[in-house]
Amino acid sequence: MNVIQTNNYEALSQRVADYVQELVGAKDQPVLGLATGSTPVGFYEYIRQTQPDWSHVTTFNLDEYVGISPSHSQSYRTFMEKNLFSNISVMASYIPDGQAHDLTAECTRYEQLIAEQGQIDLQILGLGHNGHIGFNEPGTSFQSRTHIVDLAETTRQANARFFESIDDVPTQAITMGIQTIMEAKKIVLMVSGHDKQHAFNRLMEGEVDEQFPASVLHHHPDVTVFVSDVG
Ligand SMILES: O=P(O)(O)OC[C@H]1O[C@](O)(CO)[C@@H](O)[C@@H]1O
Repeated sequence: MNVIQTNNYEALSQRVADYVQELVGAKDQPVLGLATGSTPVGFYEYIRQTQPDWSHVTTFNLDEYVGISPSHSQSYRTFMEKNLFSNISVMASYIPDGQAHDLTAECTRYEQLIAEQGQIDLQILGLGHNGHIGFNEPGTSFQSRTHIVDLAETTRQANARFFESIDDVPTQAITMGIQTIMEAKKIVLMVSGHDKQHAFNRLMEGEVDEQFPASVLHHHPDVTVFVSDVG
């Protein structure tokens, strides 16, 4: 696990954008795994500003809420449109369908879509306060593939700031599984802010435990952690 400390959030966002762009520029048909949440917002902003050619890029998002429409203001489809796709054209972008009639079939379909691409070249992750990656909450099997999750109450509270009230925060999501994430060739984990200090320190302790999902990354051969402002 390679850890890169940066001076501030802006520097972190630029470093990640440069890292991603280097890979995108070097491959014929790169496949990126993308994340939502507040941490990657600056990275997307930097990509929008620099306007790289991503017309050969295929993207897969980690997760989507269950039960809200793609056009809902807080859906992850809306997040991605606002932060990236409205300004940057990609070859194809995939996000789980949280309104699918058969959610289990949707999870299978999403895994098949990824498999058809061969492999995700680079997966971007944020870090939840409880160590979640994607929406894989503590206790999720390291063997898990794309699945439906009941969101932890703490996660719903953390995300309530984006909704009118906590009651509006969905209780479930579809997320890539931990095994799905671990099959990416490269992984970038972005960690920023004092509120992530505890989670970051726990990750750095190095103990691998299903009760702290991000710890599985110690078993991946190519992880870069970009960090700012956790001290
Ligand atoms: O970047 P944030 O907003 O701190 O969120 C961290 C993680 O939590 C989630 O937003 C889910 O709650 C993930 O999508 C993200 O990676």
